[in-house]
Amino acid sequence: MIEFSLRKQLDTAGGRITLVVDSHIGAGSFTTLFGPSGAGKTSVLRMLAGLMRPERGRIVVDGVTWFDAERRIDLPPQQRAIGFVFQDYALFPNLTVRENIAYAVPRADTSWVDELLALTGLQLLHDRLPATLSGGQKQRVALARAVARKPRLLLLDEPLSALDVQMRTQLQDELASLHRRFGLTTVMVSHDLGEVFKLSDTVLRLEGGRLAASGTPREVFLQKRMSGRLNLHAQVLDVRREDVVHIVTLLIGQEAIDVVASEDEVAGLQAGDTVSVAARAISPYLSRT
Ligand SMILES: Nc1ncnc2c1ncn2[C@@H]1O[C@H](COP(=O)(O)OP(=O)(O)OP(=O)(O)O)[C@@H](O)[C@H]1O
Repeated sequence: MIEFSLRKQLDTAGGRITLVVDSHIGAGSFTTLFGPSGAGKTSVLRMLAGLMRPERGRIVVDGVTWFDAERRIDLPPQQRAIGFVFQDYALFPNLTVRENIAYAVPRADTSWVDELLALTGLQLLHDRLPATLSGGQKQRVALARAVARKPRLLLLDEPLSALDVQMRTQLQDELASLHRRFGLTTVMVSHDLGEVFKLSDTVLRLEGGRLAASGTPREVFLQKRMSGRLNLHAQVLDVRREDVVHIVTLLIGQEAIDVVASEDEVAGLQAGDTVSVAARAISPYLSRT
């Protein structure tokens, strides 16, 4: 369990704001920080990592205080048992794939490096330099390096946003499986609602440095009723069967809604498809675009 209370003045394009975020993250959970640009998502991640100092507040991880402004406790990043993956990979350019990963492994444990190479599908690339890798391969190296010390907290700052859709989908699956396999507690910044629904069990939605909402993706993003401002086009986030009906979760603008759909409407429909939505008097129906 990670409990944190963070206060920090941020200088934004629109003036100075105070970031005020109090929350907790369950051990083993996959939490996404979501919100508009400048909301303070990266700042929260950096404060958890010890790369940015809050003016006031506390961070307590499994009963160990990482930061406490009043008691003047501020563990440096290397004592916080974190793995951090950035959008731009941040690999050592002059080290091979194996050396980049081994750098993070205590006492040059070769068999553990081999296992990490295997887990991330990098065995055949082990002696390559980062400059010769694709974006997805580089990010796999960064992920392997970040989990090498079995961190208490894996922090991911938009790790997949530079990748194309196919590579992104593949790495989302690999990320989910690493998270489960190592029982990690993961906090990720993402702008991609499809990714949020796919990966996270908890969302912290930030706006202007404040926690605007928190809960499961459904609790945070689903509307309780149909909006009167429906866009015509929607992205399918999820298709599932509940009892005798099909439920399709749709992203419309910045809001997600559940609609009941017929067998014909969902035939072949999958996450990532786009559909058009029309509202009848009471029940909505879907058609492909
Ligand atoms: N050390 C700092 N001191 C004061 N203000 C800062 C500091 N670092 C960042 N900021 C400002 O805080 C605001 C929030 O930045 P942050 O990177 O946390 O936002 P974000 O929600 O991650 O945005 P984005 O989605 O664009 O990455 C920005 O306006 C930024 O300029």
